[in-house]
Amino acid sequence: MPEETTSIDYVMEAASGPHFSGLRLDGLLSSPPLNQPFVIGVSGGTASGKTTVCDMIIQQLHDHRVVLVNQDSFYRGLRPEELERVHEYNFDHPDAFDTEQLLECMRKLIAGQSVQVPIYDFKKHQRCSDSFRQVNASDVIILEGILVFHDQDVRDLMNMKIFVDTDADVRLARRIRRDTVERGRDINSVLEQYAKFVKPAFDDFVLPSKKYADVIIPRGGDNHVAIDLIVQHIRTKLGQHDLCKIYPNVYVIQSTFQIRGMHTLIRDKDISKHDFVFYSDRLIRLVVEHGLGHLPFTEKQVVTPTGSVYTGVDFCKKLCGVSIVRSGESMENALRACCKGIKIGKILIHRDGDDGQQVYKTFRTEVTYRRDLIYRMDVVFNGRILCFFEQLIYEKLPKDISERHVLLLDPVLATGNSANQAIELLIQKGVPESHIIFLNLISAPEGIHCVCKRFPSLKIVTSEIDAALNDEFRVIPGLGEFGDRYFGTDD
Ligand SMILES: Nc1nc2c(ncn2[C@@H]2O[C@H](COP(=O)(O)OP(=O)(O)OP(=O)(O)O)[C@@H](O)[C@H]2O)c(=O)[nH]1
Ligand SMILES: O=P(O)(O)OC[C@H]1O[C@H](OP(=O)(O)OP(=O)(O)O)[C@H](O)[C@@H]1O
Ligand SMILES: O=c1cc[nH]c(=O)[nH]1
Repeated sequence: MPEETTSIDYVMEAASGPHFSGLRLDGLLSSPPLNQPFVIGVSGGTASGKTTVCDMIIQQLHDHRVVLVNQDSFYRGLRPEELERVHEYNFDHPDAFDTEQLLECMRKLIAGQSVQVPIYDFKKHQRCSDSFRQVNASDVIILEGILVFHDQDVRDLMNMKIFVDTDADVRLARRIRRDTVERGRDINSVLEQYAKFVKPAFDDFVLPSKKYADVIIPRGGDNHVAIDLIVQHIRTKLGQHDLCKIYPNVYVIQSTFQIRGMHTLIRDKDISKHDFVFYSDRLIRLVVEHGLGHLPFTEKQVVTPTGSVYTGVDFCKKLCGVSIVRSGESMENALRACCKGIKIGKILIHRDGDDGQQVYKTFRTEVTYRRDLIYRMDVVFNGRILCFFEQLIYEKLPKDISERHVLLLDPVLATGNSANQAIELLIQKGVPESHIIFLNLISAPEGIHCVCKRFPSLKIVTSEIDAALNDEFRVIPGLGEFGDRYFGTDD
């Protein structure tokens, strides 16, 4: 990782952090606990464009409540003796800030309380003693400043850390212009302060804190692509957050830029079939592993080669997979790779325009089915879609399924109709609702509402929740027809 970023070609770069092994590309962007705001830290050298980056994020997140807290507001006012020798005061040292007060304000905001943030006067080097800025509780809190990554307690409050990385010459030029025009300084004092304090403190404190960043943005506010990606990521997090608040049994696997990168690939309409399958398989494996983590475990002790006892857990034995044919079959290999010898049943759902009667047939042979058996019939009433008629036409399930925990497999949850049909059948077969874990790659909010309302104790594990369904019941932004792309039956 270069200390100073000079490449103008790349958009975002993952940083390596000491608290994570390996590259931070795989590192976590933590989600806030339920009911807590999403906290973003924005750091970078003086005049790097932090304010512009924050303004752009706020502007693009216009439909969410976002507040900005500036570390500058927490500058300690100078004492009279310090004011007399202001040219010797180091405003770029961590001690120049009242970090305790900053922490207190941030903790209150995170807890949903309003706070009074001090107002700092850069010309007088003092706080305005009688006025404060009221900051209200919000969905997103952005904390911005040159040293917001310096203190570990402050860092620990953040769900996402962004470092704005701008060329040092560009920053100095901006700083000269800003301090002479806006902050009433003359050019000599600006250059003197820069050489004596600003640059050394950048090297000693700001640059070393870059390693804590999850995202590094070269060129600051000019980098629209990076800001768009960040905003999209925050939006996804906030959207998921709301649904997860409503339905506590919905689990979205922890998002990382690695996972987002794989999603970007499989959603790209121009990706090759081979790559679509490759990256879908990788994501499916992650969802399957996450889903398995929701199964019950029993305590188990083993003796290690050192003769010591290791107290661990034993996997749940009574489980099986059930795939919703055909797309769900794409998830079977991942499940088999994780659970050796697992039984996997199949359910085929036929969407039909007849009277909606459910017809169950035994699924005896090796599955042979015709793609054209599966089609949708939208029932339109007064211009509104009422429902689909769907038929379950095949099922082949383990005989003792009622004694097993079931991992239901289908990569796309759109309207939720297929899932509901399949779950209904499992329940009829005696599987307790709470023993079903539905695994999928992408879910539409409509599908989540539809399934969770009807089956509140079932668990859903997904890797991303998308924005919505379109008029044709396709997930948006989605990935098109998963089955066709995975099995190569599209055009
Ligand atoms: N001379 C002087 N400098 C100060 C004072 N208070 C803060 N500074 C300087 O203000 C800088 C912090 O603000 P910046 O990060 O440059 O401001 P910003 O507007 O957030 O920057 P960008 O948005 O990234 O352009 C530090 O480098 C300090 O040297 C002060 O009272 N006197
Ligand atoms: O939530 P829903 O609105 O029911 O939609 C989701 C279903 O749609 C897809 O299958 P599709 O009908 O495209 O068949 P395929 O698996 O054979 O491709 C997907 O695999 C789900 O089974
Ligand atoms: O968008 C959608 C909806 C249902 N099934 C898919 O494969 N994609």
